[in-house]
Amino acid sequence: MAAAQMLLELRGVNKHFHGGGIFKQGRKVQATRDVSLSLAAGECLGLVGESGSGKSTLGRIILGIEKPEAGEVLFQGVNLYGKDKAAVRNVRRDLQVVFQDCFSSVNPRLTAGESIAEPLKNFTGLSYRKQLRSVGELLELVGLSAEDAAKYPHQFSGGQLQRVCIARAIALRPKLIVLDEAVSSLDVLVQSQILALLSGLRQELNMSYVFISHDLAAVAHLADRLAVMHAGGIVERLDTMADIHSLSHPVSRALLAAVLPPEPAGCTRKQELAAENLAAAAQTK
Ligand SMILES: Nc1ncnc2c1ncn2[C@@H]1O[C@H](COP(=O)(O)OP(=O)(O)OP(=O)(O)O)[C@@H](O)[C@H]1O
Repeated sequence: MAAAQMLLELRGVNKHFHGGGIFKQGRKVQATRDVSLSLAAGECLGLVGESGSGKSTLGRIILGIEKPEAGEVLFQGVNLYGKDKAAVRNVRRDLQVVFQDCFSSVNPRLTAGESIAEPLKNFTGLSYRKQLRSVGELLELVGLSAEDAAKYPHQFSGGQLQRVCIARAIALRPKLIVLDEAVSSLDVLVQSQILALLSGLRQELNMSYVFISHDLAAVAHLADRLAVMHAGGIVERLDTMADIHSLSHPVSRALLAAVLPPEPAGCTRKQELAAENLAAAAQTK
């Protein structure tokens, strides 16, 4: 039987940068190294790794905004860096992003409503009236109220503004959202609220996520599968987050250790509890 078409497929993706330096010769940095991965419709792939391992570069490559030197990126079967520009334009609206820093990803001079309406204006033929109604519905979908449309970014808390950014990202009902450290700058309580929101929206709107994070605990809440990056390459994969404690690569172990609190000698119960919580998070999505 032929394999079903994946929503996203990366084959042998390579990207390097020149590090700069005073003589402009700079060291070559291999930001992604022969990366291949795939994602089915409705799935969430967690992409973890230490700082500088290439996660955000890979995220930009997936979004079609950072051309790799080698390899292919197929989204809904369309090569995002291929020659068929019309086909690329057609699928681009199904690909959205939410970044870590919500304050710098919105225009401070636009109201929340105007920001959320931008993709509707650019990609749909909706009348102004219908755009307004759609903005109100989107705000309610992310747990804000339609009246919040009139507020400016500085009038929201970080968590509320991240909800606005999520509303903008889902405005066109995309098939895939790249969440690049989307909860990292929020405090723990707000983080778990936004993770719950993302989890609910994913089911309601049947979306897929690539969830980029250095925080394995946050990833365990949302992801179905895991890829661990190191020095531009994928060094370990999990097909189910229930196996999170079987991670064995030193980088994976370090990321796992980072979410377990340090223990005084001879006392392991707190660590056991943290491990149980992590496993529970991976199972109760
Ligand atoms: N535009 C660029 N020019 C030069 N080097 C770059 C550029 N973008 C990324 N790099 C380098 O590529 C490597 C991977 O960076 P990337 O931002 O993808 O890592 P990351 O895993 O997302 O890190 P972080 O978690 O700190 O954001 C790093 O060494 C980085 O310095």
